[in-house]
Amino acid sequence: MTDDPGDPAAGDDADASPDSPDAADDADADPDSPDADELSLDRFHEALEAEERPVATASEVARRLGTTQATARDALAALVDRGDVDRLDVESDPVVFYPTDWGRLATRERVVAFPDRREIVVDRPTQFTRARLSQFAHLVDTTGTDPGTRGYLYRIRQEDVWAAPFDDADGLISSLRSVLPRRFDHLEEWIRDQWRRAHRFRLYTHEDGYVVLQAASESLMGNVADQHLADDHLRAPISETEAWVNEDAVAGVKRALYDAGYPVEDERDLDVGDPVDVDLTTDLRSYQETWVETFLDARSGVYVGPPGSGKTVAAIATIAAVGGETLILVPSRELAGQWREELLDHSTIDPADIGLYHGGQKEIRPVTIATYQIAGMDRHRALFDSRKWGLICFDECHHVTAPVYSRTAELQSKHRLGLSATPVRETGSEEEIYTLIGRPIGADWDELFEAGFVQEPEVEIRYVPWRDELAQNEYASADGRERRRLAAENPAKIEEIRYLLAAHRDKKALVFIEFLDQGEAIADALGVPFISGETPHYERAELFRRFREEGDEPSADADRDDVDTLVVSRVGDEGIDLPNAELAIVASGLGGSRRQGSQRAGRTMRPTGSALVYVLATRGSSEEEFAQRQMRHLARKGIRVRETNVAE
Ligand SMILES: Nc1ncnc2c1ncn2[C@@H]1O[C@H](COP(=O)(O)OP(=O)(O)OP(=O)(O)O)[C@@H](O)[C@H]1O
Repeated sequence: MTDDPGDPAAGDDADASPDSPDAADDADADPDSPDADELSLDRFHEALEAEERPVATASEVARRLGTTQATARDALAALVDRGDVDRLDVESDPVVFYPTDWGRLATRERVVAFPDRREIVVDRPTQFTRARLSQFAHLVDTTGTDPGTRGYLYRIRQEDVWAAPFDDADGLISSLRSVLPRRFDHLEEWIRDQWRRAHRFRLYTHEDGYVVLQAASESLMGNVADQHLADDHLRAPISETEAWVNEDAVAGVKRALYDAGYPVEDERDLDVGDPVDVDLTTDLRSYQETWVETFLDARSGVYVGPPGSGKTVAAIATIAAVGGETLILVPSRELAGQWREELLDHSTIDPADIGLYHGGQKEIRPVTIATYQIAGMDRHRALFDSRKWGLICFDECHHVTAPVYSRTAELQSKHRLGLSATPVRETGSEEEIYTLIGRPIGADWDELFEAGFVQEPEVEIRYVPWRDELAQNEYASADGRERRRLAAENPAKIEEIRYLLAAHRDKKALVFIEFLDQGEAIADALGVPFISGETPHYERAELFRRFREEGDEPSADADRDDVDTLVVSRVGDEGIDLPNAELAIVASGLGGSRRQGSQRAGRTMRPTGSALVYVLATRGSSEEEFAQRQMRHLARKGIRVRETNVAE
């Protein structure tokens, strides 16, 4: 539809319609329908769908049903009475309503589509639905912690369609229809349009050896390519739809057309260099096999999986399968050494075939492991030019820096593989990764945790009630910073900390607080040291030393001077290195940034030991929301978050 090359921004327009008013078109709300007194649950669902929100106010429902607000309110009240709908009073906002069974434990899957936003919300999705959705949409968020009741929010972006693993748009559309409750014509049209865009340009190798850019039509070549490519990208036209690409401009061409909304299919013939004889000696897990197969089909891609999920082993399998010369790029010299060990552990590679290329050692071998730093330097250009790489592997690929990007982008390599533990879309360099390496290939993180392939760090939010009405009233009548302080210092938290420490008697624990008074109160109540900005440096260092000291039973021996629990204020928060902390209790500080939230949690989540993080949030205060937001962020990183209500 918007294939019109005269309007290269057409795709962007299509993309810029999240708030378009035609949302109402998707509502089947019929203004001539009987009274809204008879509002059925189904009609309420339709109103929600039309609103594109999971909850709605009475006036929104009224608008959708074409009645007055009072009538809608009464009708909603009737649904509430029947138990079909729940209401939620949000402080200072109008009351919102949502279907009761959304909050209830049930086994039924429910898929709700918000076509204009191109979002799909699925409650309790089946594995089938999740597998289907992951082909053409990406997971934005999950709510709840129990996989059986969890809600999933998916969004379909341009690049999801561009990278969807189907032979044609029909395949993609039929997969979409298999999960959605009904057809959405607009959405399907948009998907078809995106699909077409991704199949308009291709690069191939001419029989005389040079690279050709081919457009699907003369006008595409004339308008899109001419407008978006730089003068030095193309050498000469070959025909109305084809042009000879400058040898060192291939990456530039791909990038420019991607930016213009026309990703290029790369069908060049590329060499794999000399054969490398490597066999894998470890049996792959089935998800690793899928990764490798998917990669080999596409010849490019990024394995995305949580730390320890076996990306390196899958990469070694890929090296063996490609069987050509391989360049592995890593962020540090230590990692280069580790890679060498892993190659030797998991394959039959001859140690003489592995070369390390970094500040200390400069060997180029059939399998060469180099640091990104060296790879970005001009004077090491020989590293790249001396071989015909069959495979380039970018470990921790979100570390790829601009100079490396431009250097390696020019490199001819038949296969490009990235490895990342950070979902690619969170790296901020998604486009680079996509154009330089390829699309994400990943397993369902939940499944990896559930199957026990990956050790699961645990974060638990504990909602702590107010100790009494007095405290609660004080909070209600305060405002601003004072309010936040009262929620932070909720005295009931002290008992909760005492309980948690007792429950994990044998663990080294850190308690993080934001306000000094609270730190002192907790330290006093528990009889443990408190480290704040006022603690002299030597004293601080000494306490940290004693905390690091290990004993088999830390609290059993009164003669030893090791410390098992420390209360730490924000100063102690960044840059302290206490690798033996096994338990972290975040007692306050929830107003902080998202970064801080992950840092606190991250501190105890070392590869060794199973650290637990508890976040205490005062129930019914703004801490509740903060905790949820921060934890959602962690959850998206594959960290399992649990929520518990502390009994009053
Ligand atoms: N198929 C397999 N069979 C047995 N062990 C495996 C397999 N795959 C991976 N492992 C083991 O699991 C551990 C983690 O694997 P690997 O180093 O490949 O993970 P990773 O995802 O690269 O981790 P990180 O992100 O921390 O680098 C290693 O000890 C590895 O030997």
